[in-house]
Amino acid sequence: MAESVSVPSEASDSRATWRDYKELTKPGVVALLILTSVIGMCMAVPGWVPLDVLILGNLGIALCAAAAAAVNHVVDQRIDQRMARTRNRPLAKGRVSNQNAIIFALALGVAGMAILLVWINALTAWLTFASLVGYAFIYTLFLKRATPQNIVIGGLAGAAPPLLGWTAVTGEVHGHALLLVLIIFAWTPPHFWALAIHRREEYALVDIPMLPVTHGVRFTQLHIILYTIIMFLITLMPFVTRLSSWLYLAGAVVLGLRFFYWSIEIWREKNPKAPIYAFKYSITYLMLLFLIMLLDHYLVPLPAYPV
Ligand code: HEM
Ligand SMILES: CC(C)=CCC/C(C)=C/CC/C(C)=C/COP(=O)(O)OP(=O)(O)O
Repeated sequence: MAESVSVPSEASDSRATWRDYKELTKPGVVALLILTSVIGMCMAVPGWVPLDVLILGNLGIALCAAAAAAVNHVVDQRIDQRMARTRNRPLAKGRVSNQNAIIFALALGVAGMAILLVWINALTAWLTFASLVGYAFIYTLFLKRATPQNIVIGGLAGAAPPLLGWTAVTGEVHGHALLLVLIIFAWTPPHFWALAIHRREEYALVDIPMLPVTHGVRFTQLHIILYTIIMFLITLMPFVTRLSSWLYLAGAVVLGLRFFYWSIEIWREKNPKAPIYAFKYSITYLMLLFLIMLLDHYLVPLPAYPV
């Protein structure tokens, strides 16, 4: 049976610190999201990104992503209370009240949207809004509780930032921007399912239908391998479509093979820590993949078309 934790419904914020509000924004996740939107901006143009778009665009996207994360804390507080990984969160522990968390999320969201609408462009603002709604409401409120495909579909919101960065600079959706989205979209299942295997008992306890709970660990391990292969192939596409050059290709292959190694390690079940190591590697992987893409963009000329 789940251990019951009593949380004051009208908790006061007297014990809340700025760290609690920072935690509501999921700063680690937002930092990586913003790295991908910054790089999305850089990839959209041959030279430097105008400084105002770089700063205001990313600020607007970051504020909206942080707002979505804060809503996720409000919606999930009951399940967060019962999982060891999340039980010390500010709302789960009652350090921040519902009302203050909602006001905080609204303030972040309105500020983010205003910045994007006033200083960037309407396309970027509404695509960012769709991502906010996609994560905070469609994923958190509905998909997460409804289907083991929750994170595959919900992953689209988290995959959007390179497109948001791209449209912030150009005002247009481009196939290359969608390719960057596709990379993160394919990366999300192995990223999360590795952690879900590690934490499967907790998800089972709170009745959240994550894949290892509904279909078992073996099935999830297999799907991690399959998605890693799909992801690997998609990461070759920037080279094939002449968005990136050989430096990116070399990086994508080396980093991707390492990801594949970890997915096989999870499958082999020889190392009980393989799922959590793979989860940690997934974060390093995405960061390095995008950084190498950036380096390649500015340092290496594209090869001439073969004749
Ligand atoms: C539906 C999609 C996603 C799901 C379900 C998911 C799930 C998670 C979970 C549960 C954690 C917390 C691990 C812990 O507490 O130890 C986490 C951490 C993390 N995720 Fe994801 N994630 C998703 C998408 C993304 C995306 C799109 C990014 C960035 C591009 C991302 C970047 C990160 C980072 C950087 C961390 C570590 C945060 C930290 O330690 O502060 N995730 N993810
Ligand atoms: C505007 C914009 C770009 C929005 C992006 C949305 C965003 C912050 C996506 C992050 C995805 C994420 C951390 C999912 C985990 O949620 P979870 O509830 O499964 O994990 P938890 O149990 O750790 O809360």
